[in-house]
Amino acid sequence: MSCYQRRSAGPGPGPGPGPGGGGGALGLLGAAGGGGVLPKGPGAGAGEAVQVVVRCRPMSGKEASQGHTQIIDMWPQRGEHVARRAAAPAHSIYCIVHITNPRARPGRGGRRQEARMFTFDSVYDWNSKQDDLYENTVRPLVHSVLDGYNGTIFAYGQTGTGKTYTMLGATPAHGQCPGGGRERGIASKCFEDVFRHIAYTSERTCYVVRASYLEIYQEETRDLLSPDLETYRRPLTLGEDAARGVYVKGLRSVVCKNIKAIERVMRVGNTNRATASTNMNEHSSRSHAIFQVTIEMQSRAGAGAGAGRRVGKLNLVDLAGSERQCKTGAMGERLKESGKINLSLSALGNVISALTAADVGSRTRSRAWSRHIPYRDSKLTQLLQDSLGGNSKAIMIANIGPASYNYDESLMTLRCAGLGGKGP
Ligand SMILES: Nc1ncnc2c1ncn2[C@@H]1O[C@H](COP(=O)(O)OP(=O)(O)OP(=O)(O)O)[C@@H](O)[C@H]1O
Repeated sequence: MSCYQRRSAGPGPGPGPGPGGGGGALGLLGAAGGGGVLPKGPGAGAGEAVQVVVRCRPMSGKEASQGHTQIIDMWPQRGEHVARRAAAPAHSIYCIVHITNPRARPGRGGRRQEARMFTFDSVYDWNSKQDDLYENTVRPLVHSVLDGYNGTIFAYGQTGTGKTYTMLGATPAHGQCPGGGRERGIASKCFEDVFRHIAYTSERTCYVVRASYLEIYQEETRDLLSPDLETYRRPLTLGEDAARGVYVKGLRSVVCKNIKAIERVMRVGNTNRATASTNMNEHSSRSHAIFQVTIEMQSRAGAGAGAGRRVGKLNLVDLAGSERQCKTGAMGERLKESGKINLSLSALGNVISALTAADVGSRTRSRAWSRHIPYRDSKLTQLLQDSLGGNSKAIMIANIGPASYNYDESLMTLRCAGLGGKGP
């Protein structure tokens, strides 16, 4: 598996956001400057701890009928684009996303302004299946959790781009659990992998799997497994101790013995999840939802001696929509809500950028790079502190839509997630 590395490929320019660049809500490009990698994760190749992949959903029937054009092109096979054009060695080239500005006019800025190219380790186009994403990108992270490390999968992007679809599957309406069938989301596939592994290895190892489901809404933490609305409305506070690190006081945790049990927990949480409508999507999610799976493993051989105990944690994070406030028509309470969403998304971006810079510094042995990681700037980053950096691994799935009316948001998502460059 390859790593989060910002580098130019083929016809693109060198590092930097390029014309009109600059980070959006996540701002992954912002603080760190040129190319870099995050700390090495378990079982990973050199320099990989946060891997950023892009997924573009298909054009919807409504978008097509309204006459919106497709502005995204993708080359999911490494090097395909450049190899076709310049006979470059395919292995040296990263996957490419190409976005065309529907407002560009010939003569104003010329062809170079019309299209921009971004490079990533993996990209998944509208034909991609959940299985492709799971097998090629997610599975190694789940296996590192089963080795006792922490792993986090983020679904990021504008509302309506497929974050919930990617996480939960083809039944994205909130309150529904990932069902069976081929288009189950990656959450369900993770659970399946975990319990399959447990079944294969339970002769040698004892396991306890616990699940919690929490939501961060306007910087307040709520338990999505609360028994009633009143309890759910009561925000929970964060605590910190040496044994647990940062934790949510009073958060429910359910022991799950099989895949049905863990999916039931997710279903309960989904029905409780706060949703609010915006002008862009009736079921717009305005909160960050974190499904936490903690796996305690104890080797049967070492049980008496207290040896051979490991704990791995998997966080599945469905981030709130990253859209611009003016387009959603946010006013009043909704505007305040959007401000807090942007705050936590930019805090997440700053943490990732700082980790990137710190890692670059440690590789170059420059003392100036031993820097502060701003985990405490938001509840989201505080809570995920033990799963970002160090030996942990993370995957950021940046979701975009293909239609012309979403150009600004898609461009922002791509800029936040990778290296911007001019079109060839
Ligand atoms: N890869 C895909 N293939 C087919 N349909 C998709 C895909 N991704 C998303 N969709 C469809 O696009 C629509 C929007 O997806 P979804 O609800 O997952 O967006 P979202 O980003 O989670 O939005 P919100 O932030 O409002 O929750 C849904 O109808 C979903 O079924």
